[in-house]
Amino acid sequence: MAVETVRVGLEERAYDILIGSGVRERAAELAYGRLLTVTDSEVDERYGEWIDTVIGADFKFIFPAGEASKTPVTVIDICRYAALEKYDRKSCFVAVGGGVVGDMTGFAAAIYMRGVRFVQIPTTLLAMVDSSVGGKTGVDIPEGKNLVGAFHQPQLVLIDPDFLKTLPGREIRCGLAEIVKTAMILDAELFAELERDPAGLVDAADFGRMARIIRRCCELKAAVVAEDEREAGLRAILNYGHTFGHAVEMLSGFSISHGEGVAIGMCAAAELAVASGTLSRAEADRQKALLQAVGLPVSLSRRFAVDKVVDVMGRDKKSADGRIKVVTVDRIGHAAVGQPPLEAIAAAVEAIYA
Ligand SMILES: NC(=O)c1ccc[n+]([C@@H]2O[C@H](COP(=O)([O-])OP(=O)(O)OC[C@H]3O[C@@H](n4cnc5c(N)ncnc54)[C@H](O)[C@@H]3O)[C@@H](O)[C@H]2O)c1
Ligand SMILES: O=C(O)C(=O)C[C@@H](O)[C@H](O)[C@H](O)COP(=O)(O)O
Ligand SMILES: [Zn+2]
Repeated sequence: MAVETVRVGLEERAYDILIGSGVRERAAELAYGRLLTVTDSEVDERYGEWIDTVIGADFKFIFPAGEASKTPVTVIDICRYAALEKYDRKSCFVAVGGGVVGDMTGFAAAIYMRGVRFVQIPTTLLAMVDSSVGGKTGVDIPEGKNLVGAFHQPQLVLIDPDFLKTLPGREIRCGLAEIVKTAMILDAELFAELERDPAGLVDAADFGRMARIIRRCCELKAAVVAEDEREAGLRAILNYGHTFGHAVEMLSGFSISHGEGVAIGMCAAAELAVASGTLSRAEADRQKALLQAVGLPVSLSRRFAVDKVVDVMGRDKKSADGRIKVVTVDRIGHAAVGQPPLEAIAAAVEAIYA
């Protein structure tokens, strides 16, 4: 498979996303000073030998896999490890893993010695289509998801779809949630392509198709980030499904994963838009059918009380002047951002109870 390049056009912070089978081997050529690899326990179990031989960093920091590790303590531990091993300002951190590894490595790189370089080598579908691109880095705190973090762009992103061969089905589905999100907000054609054979996406057996979808998602996200790097306006659309989703993810104690929370959140956002008359029921149903076809959740258990969900949503980073901002879609491929009344938000949660 040929290597494709998507450029994230951010002037002095511009960088390339290289996509292709075998592209991970380019990690042997990284010329950004001394390298510190960061990964999680599960990725290390499968790819530790490859990391050691190909990237050949002086040291490797490994933390226990899972969202529960995405804390300020882990990030400080990465920084302490780097300090102990005398990494200097010219060093570079290399994230090998999913979104949890990428978000924390990027944040550690943003704050270690007030900023060092980092490279993203995503190994989950979600990280390939979304989290490795755009420079949002950070950690969770008990009060909410990603509430502590920084914008810090990588030097390079190496996306090798071969990593997907070992990715469990549940994680493929989580990546598909962000892909459906991207299609819903930006690309009706991509949405229709996903609808053509949703089950085939979960198998991820058609590597050519998956690589094209990954590339398209990266192109779409890169364009949004290039226009609005720090979420002053447009970039908020990438948060479709997230205001509801992050709340549900947190309240579940992360038994609902990020991708699953986003799927549930997109269903709530669609109900909100239908109720306010901006989205047709037919298009909301198409979204729901696609999510169901790839095996993602589309409803919420009643154990998540509506007032709790709305309360946690109030700590979302998009909130302003005490009002919650919600991203909706008014037709497939076109997003809008609004500040609906609390009653409408609560009604949208009620509407997706199982
Ligand atoms: N920064 C952003 O723009 C952005 C965008 C989307 C999501 N995120 C964040 O990303 C996180 C979710 O990322 P995720 O879904 O990748 O989760 P994750 O990083 O926890 O990875 C999921 C699981 O897959 C395992 N894994 C990774 N690669 C594997 C492989 N190739 N084979 C087998 N197992 C593998 C991991 O060890 C982990 O257990 C959330 O914290 C979310 O907030 C950030
Ligand atoms: O890159 C962005 O911008 C996104 O919003 C992408 C989201 O998929 C991602 O989950 C992001 O981390 C959420 O951002 P947050 O600002 O709500 O924490
Ligand atoms: Zn997300």
